Parts: sequence; C-alpha cells; structure tokens
Amino acid sequence: MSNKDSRRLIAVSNRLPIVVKEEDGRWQLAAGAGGLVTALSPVLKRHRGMWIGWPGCDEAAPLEELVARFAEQEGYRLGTVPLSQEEVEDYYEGFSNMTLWPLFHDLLGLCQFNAQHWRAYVEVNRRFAEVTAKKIAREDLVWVQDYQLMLMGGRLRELGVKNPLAFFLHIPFPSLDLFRRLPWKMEILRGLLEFDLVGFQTLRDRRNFVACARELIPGLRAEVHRRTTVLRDEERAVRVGHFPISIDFGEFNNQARGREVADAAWYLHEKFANRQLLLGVDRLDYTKGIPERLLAFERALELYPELHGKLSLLQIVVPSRTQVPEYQSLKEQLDQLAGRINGRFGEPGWIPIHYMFRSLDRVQLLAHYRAAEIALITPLRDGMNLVAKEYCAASVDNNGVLILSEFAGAAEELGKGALLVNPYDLDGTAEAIRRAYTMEQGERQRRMRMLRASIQRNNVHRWVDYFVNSL
Ligand SMILES: Nc1ncnc2c1ncn2[C@@H]1O[C@H](COP(=O)(O)OP(=O)(O)O[C@H]2O[C@H](CO)[C@@H](O)[C@H](O)[C@H]2O)[C@@H](O)[C@H]1O
Ligand SMILES: O=P(O)(O)OC[C@H](O)CO
Repeated sequence: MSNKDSRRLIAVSNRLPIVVKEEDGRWQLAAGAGGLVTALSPVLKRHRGMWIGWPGCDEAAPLEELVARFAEQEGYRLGTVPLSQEEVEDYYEGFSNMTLWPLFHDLLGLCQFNAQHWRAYVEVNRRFAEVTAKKIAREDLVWVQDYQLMLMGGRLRELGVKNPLAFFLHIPFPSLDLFRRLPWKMEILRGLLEFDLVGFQTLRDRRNFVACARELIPGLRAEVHRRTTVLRDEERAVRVGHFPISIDFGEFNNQARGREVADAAWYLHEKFANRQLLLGVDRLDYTKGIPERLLAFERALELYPELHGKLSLLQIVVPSRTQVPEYQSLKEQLDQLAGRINGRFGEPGWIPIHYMFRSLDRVQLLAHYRAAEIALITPLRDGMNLVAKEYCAASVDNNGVLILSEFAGAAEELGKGALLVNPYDLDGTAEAIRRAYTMEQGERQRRMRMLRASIQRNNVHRWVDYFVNSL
C-alpha cells in the first residue's frame, strides 16, 4: 500500500491482536504477537486504520478504557465484538473449529455437521458485519481475515456497504469433492463471492475455489489472468488470487544474529553436545502431523541404528483450542507415543525424544531454531506454515536443513531448497531424516542460502502491499 494512498484500512479477524491480562490487580492490554500483527500494524498505523475482532478476554476487564489506551500507544484503533460463552462454543469451537477447520484440511472424518453450530456462525458473522458497518467511512478498504468470517461479505452488502471488500483465507481451500459434503456450501460460496477480492495462500487453493464456484454456481464465467482469475456473472465480478503469506524476514534474521539468541543457542548446543538436534515446533493441532512425525522418527531409529545416540528430536508444542475434544485427546496420544519410543530406544546419556508442551518467548524460539541442525515440519495439511520460514530466517549460518511436508502451502515456494516429504510415508520421512543428518556442509549451505533468499524477497511486507494493491 503506497504512502500516497490515503484510504484507511480496516482489518477484521475473529481474534483481536491483543492480550488482555490482570497483573497485581491492574488490567493490562498489550499488542499480540504473530505474523499478521507484524504485517498489518504498520499499515494500520500509517493509514489511521482500525482492527475489529473478538477481544477474547474476561468480561470483568474494563475494555473501553483499555482500548482507548491501546489507540494512544499503538497509533491505530480497535473495534470490539464481544461474544457470549454460548457463541464461543457454537460459532468458534463448534462450526469454525469442528466443521470448517477439519474439512478445509481434508480431514472429513473429524467433521461435525451441526445445525446449531451453523446458526451461531451465521449470527456471529452478521454481528461482525453490523459492528464493521457502523465503524467504517465510505472510502475505507475492509480486509476480512480467515475462515471464521466467510459470510461477512454478504452480510455487509445486505447492510448497504459499498466499500471495497477483500478476504484472505489463511488455511487451505478444499477440493470440490470435499467441499460439496458441507451442507451449507452454497451459503459459504455465495458469501465469499460478495467480496471484491478473495485471496488464498497457494495456486492450488485458488484453483480449488474457482473449480467449486464454477461447478456449483450456474452461469459463472471465469477469466484467467496472470495474477488473478476473475469470476463474473451478470451482476458482479470477483477477483480471486493467491498471495502466499510470509514473515518479517529482517526482524527474525537480525534478532537471531543478536547476542542474547546466540548465547541461548550456544547453551542448547552444549546440552546436546556431540549430537544433532532435530526440531519440531507447532501449535497442538491434529493437522500438524505430530504423531506421524514421532512415528517417522521411530522408523528412522529402526532403519538406521547409526543414528542412535547421535540425533535427538526436540518437539515443542504450544497449547491450542484446549476446549475442543480432539485437541485434548491428541495431547494424551503424544504423551504416550513419546514415552513409548523413549522407553524402546533410550540409553543412559541419550533421550531420543525431548517433548515440551508450552509456548516459548521470541529469544528462546529463535535460539532453538538457530541451534537445530534440522527442522522437521510435517503437517498433514497446512495453509502456509510460518515455522518453516522462521526456521530459515533464523538459520543465519546457513547450516540448517529443512525437511518439509509436501502438503504445507510453504512447499510451493520452498520446495527446491527443502527436502520434501509425504508425512504419511514413514519410511520416506525416515530416509529424509537420515539424508539430512548425513548431508555435507556444502549442500546444506547451498540449499539454505536459496531458502533464505526466497523468504527475504517474498517477505510479509511485500505480501501486504501485493494484496492491498490488488484491491
Ligand atoms: N511453542 C511455541 N512457542 C512460541 N511460538 C510458537 C510455538 N509454536 C508455534 N509458535 C508460533 O506460532 C505460529 C504458528 O504459525 P503457523 O503458520 O505455523 O500455523 P497456524 O496454524 O497457527 O497458522 C495459520 O495461519 C498461518 C498464517 O497465515 C498459516 O501459515 C497456517 O497455515 C495457518 O494454519 C508461528 O509464528 C510460530 O512461531
Ligand atoms: O487460537 P485460534 O483458534 O485463534 O487459532 C489461531 C491460529 O493461528 C489458526 O489460524
């Protein structure tokens, strides 16, 4: 978005980019972490924008006062959409995370199709639209984020909003074969087609969406251009594109080179002296393929005894969606798997799998990235996967090897430098682990330089500019 462009940007997402907490009897509100906040905050500041979403905090918090303080501190405003406990259960945990999330990640067997959840989804999308419609001015650009809010475009149009409306999906868009199982597919499709620009992570997602729209909506014509496909009927034209999200490469790279991270990485090296470190970092989510990863590591230990005592897997898992039953049982499954594999292969002085169930601060996260000789990132399906990009940005000595699932969106861009694997293929993944372990320095450096150059070029600021300019 150019500086000359004076239009305001209004970002809308399910969760606001904030953390509200009570410390020593005082309520505090801080800007949240994460790629989207880093990417959008400068644009929102520059253009006096606003971020609208669910504050996700205790009802006792003095929200109005905190929000006013946030605007003074951060230079852009927040609009809040409070949700009741029932709405959190039905719209967020229910339809968003028990229907759309598994379906869009190709895991039909985990989907619940529940009409009450759907009604809550419709209702909450309507409320987000009402709040947004009240807060925007005629020239503002409205940019809605992700699968929780796919109906917002339609609801905004019903309210008479004429502003340019854009939508970006952070997760994959499924194939026609899967999408057609959704009882409310037509409502979702029509909702998405009310935006002026619909963005996906990869070309594959864009093609899936275009195929669904053309098959399920009679009379829709598609014109394929270099950057976007235009879907058109008698009344409307909607631009559909793919815009792979990225990270702030400069920030990760600079921080990873800093003293604090270097010291913490050295300390980790000492702890794992004389062995290589294989690293996994994920939210606790069944789409991330963590059990399959542990099994592939076990297979590597079975097939290649020369790895015993020479390689440890450090798996860091950050708790997520703890109220959804599938997430609770996944935690138990991981505890058991790690225990079983360690019991089977462990020796005095060597623990094959180290497993941490917590969030790391930025310095510790970067230190782990920097210290690990290999990253093992094997989602069963992932919109993009920012961990893969963060690992490369923090691999400042060009020493790391990235093993990446072919089903992560990131594989489209990073496929040449990474070792691509099918996470369901345990033997294949085990072979990639052995190959990474034995990879000579020259090849490591060549591959990592290529990866870093690509992420540096296609950083998150370029992502925002490219998307907003396409609107
Ligand atoms: N233990 C830990 N401690 C601290 N931080 C940790 C952590 N584990 C993970 N993180 C952080 O959490 C973020 C996870 O981002 P991902 O892209 O990997 O997945 P996520 O599914 O959350 O995002 C969704 O949005 C993004 C952005 O569009 C898409 O890449 C993705 O496919 C989609 O599912 C990373 O920035 C990572 O650093
Ligand atoms: O905790 P959630 O459900 O808001 O998930 C956030 C993740 O980044 C997935 O988009």
